[in-house]
Amino acid sequence: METALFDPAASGLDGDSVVAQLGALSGVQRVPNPKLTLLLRRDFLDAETCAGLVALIDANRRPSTISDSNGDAAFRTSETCDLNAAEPLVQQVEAAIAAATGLDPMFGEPLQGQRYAVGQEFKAHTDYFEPNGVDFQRYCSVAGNRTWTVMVYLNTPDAGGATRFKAVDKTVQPETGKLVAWNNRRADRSLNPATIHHGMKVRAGVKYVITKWFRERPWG
Ligand SMILES: O=C(O)CCC(=O)C(=O)O
Ligand SMILES: [Fe+2]
Repeated sequence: METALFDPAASGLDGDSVVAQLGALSGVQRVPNPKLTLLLRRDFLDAETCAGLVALIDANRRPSTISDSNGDAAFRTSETCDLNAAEPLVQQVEAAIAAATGLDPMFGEPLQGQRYAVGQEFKAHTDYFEPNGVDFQRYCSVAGNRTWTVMVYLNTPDAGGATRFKAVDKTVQPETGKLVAWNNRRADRSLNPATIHHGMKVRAGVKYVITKWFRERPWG
């Protein structure tokens, strides 16, 4: 496999290595479940950094998109911001994620922001691309499929907006600065359907997150 050419600790294919690195950071909790590797860290980003990212997202957002559309126009109703990698704040956050996880930015997609208004959601999905899906070649031919997802909530919505991992019955509540990271693979590196998750409807207020996805091979 081509993937053998790249350091699996740096791409996230070696999930144990990421767990060892991130788990060593103070305050990191691992959700105890054999089916899914999911870690949480409160206050990963401070409120000022989160507010700065929210301002960047508000200044430059577009309707979110999905791959392998199932015809449900309401499947993902949020807005997305492609954060500018030249922004010092974006660089600082990228560096913090890399330092915490050991994941090399070379394997990372550009950092994105997501914004959900009242009633908006991202229905249950997995972050990896379906190898048999119509969009697989388009999204995965260069960098391969996704390995880890690193997400940070930038605010605490007034109501709703939790992230629900239904296969393991775990719901993560959004809180300003809280990091949530999971391995989209099992220990044998196969894609893990137990990562299915739902960005639930915001009931009051607005919800902002950043998402960083890593790939098995270098990005772009
Ligand atoms: O907003 C959330 O809670 C989840 C977002 C998500 O799953 C994604 O962007 O892939
Ligand atoms: Fe997702």
